[in-house]
Amino acid sequence: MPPQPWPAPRAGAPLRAEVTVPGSKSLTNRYLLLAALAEGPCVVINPLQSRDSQLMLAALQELGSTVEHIADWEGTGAPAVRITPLPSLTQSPEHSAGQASDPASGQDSGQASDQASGHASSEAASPREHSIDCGLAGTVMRFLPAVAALTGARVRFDGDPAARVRPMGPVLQALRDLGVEVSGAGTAQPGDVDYPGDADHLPFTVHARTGITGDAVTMDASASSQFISGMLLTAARMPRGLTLRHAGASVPSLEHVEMTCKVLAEVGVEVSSPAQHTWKVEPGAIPSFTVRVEPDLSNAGPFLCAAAAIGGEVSLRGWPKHSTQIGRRWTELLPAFGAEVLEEAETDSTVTLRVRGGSLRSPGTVDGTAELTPTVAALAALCEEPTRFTSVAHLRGHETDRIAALVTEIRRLGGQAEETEDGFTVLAPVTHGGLVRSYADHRMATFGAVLGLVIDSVEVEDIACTAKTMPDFPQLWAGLLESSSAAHI
Ligand SMILES: O=C(O)C1=C[C@@H](OP(=O)(O)O)[C@@H](O)[C@H](O)C1
Ligand SMILES: C=C(OP(=O)(O)O)C(=O)O
Repeated sequence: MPPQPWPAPRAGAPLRAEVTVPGSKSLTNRYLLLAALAEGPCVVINPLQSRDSQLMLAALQELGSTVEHIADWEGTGAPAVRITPLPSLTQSPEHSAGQASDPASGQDSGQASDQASGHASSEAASPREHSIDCGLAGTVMRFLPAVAALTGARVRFDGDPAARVRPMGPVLQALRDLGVEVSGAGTAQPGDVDYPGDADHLPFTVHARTGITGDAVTMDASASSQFISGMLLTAARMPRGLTLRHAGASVPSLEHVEMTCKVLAEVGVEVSSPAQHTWKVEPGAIPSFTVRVEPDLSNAGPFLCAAAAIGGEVSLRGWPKHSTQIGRRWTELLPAFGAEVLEEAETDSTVTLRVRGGSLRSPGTVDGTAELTPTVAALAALCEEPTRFTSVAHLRGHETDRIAALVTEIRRLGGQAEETEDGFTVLAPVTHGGLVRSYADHRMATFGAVLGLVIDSVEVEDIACTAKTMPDFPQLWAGLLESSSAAHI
């Protein structure tokens, strides 16, 4: 029996709460991946602990990294994770020729050693085989194929049914262009539900029999910025580095590519952008590093929007003064919807962000809101005036087709909305409660939670899907309301 829908709590009065959100998904999964490519063990402090980061850790372990969870990093109270690099990349060819061990089976294999120099030996008698579950995580399915290619092993990727329709083609073609064998289909049958039946979606198998032989690729990343990030993150460990050029319509969510470049530079990788839409990563070792993950500013969104939607004040400590996260845009988006945003000095690098609800109003148009869109759409669906969402066509390839999902769910609750060429328009606000469907999409579930603060009797299907990036969402949301009611006593 499917679990009961989650009754979204209705706020009876203006909010007054201080919230803390877990670490950033995008930063956590970048640091975890880079730790596996580094010269020695690395420590990631305050990592996100959610389905997407667990899938990343499990995949790196499958490829041979070890992972140690630390409950309290050096008495700071912060959790951390220590990762050892992939053995197939750290063994020197001289040392390990013919004796590299298979991390999965404990069997010997001669392949990994040669791969350290980017040239795998010809196929060993029994090539190592690995299997990676991507779940529904874009950062796993788009970032790890290039890592898999570095190991020289045969690595099969698959994921949730909804993951099998997410675009993958440009990453797989880029790997093919660099000399890597990529085969599609795996064990899925054309008759399977959601099986697209080609070699450009999950499931697929990556096998770099002769290593990565190229050093330049051109790809169309208009369907996802993750295609670019996925190649750049691994590029320093490719034999000659990588020059990557985007050719096509605009790159969505360029902020995430900036984040990739900033993170690479932070851990000592030489990365530049010699021309517009071109990035160059120099080959080289990645020194061991210790980093701290910022709070997830996208996941802060529903909590901050709660104040804008119902009134009162929600504050969030530890807001980074400078961040590459797209969620930094809340400081402009929330005032555009009528809320007041105040920054209070905290430390050299952080402020306390206070959001005070004013009178909710639409800015008319919001552009390129990328992964923030479902949360912004909840505010838009509570405004009397229409809101146009532009430059978000690529949301059709997110956890679900978010354009179709948002339009459908807004209409289901009595609002008016329509799809447009590059996004959608919310024409009239929701008028009544009902069941909000999640489509296995964490941000559709939190979209329903924001609406439920204001509208009676909203229920959210499959609230558990918020575990993708925020396993404690229901508790954190309840805490938002409990501390607010305590403040009113
Ligand atoms: O690199 C990343 O960490 C992400 C990039 C973006 O992907 P798209 O460019 O596909 O939107 C974003 O939506 C996703 O949530 C995370
Ligand atoms: C698009 C998202 O996720 P993913 O990393 O799976 O692409 C998201 O979190 O909104």
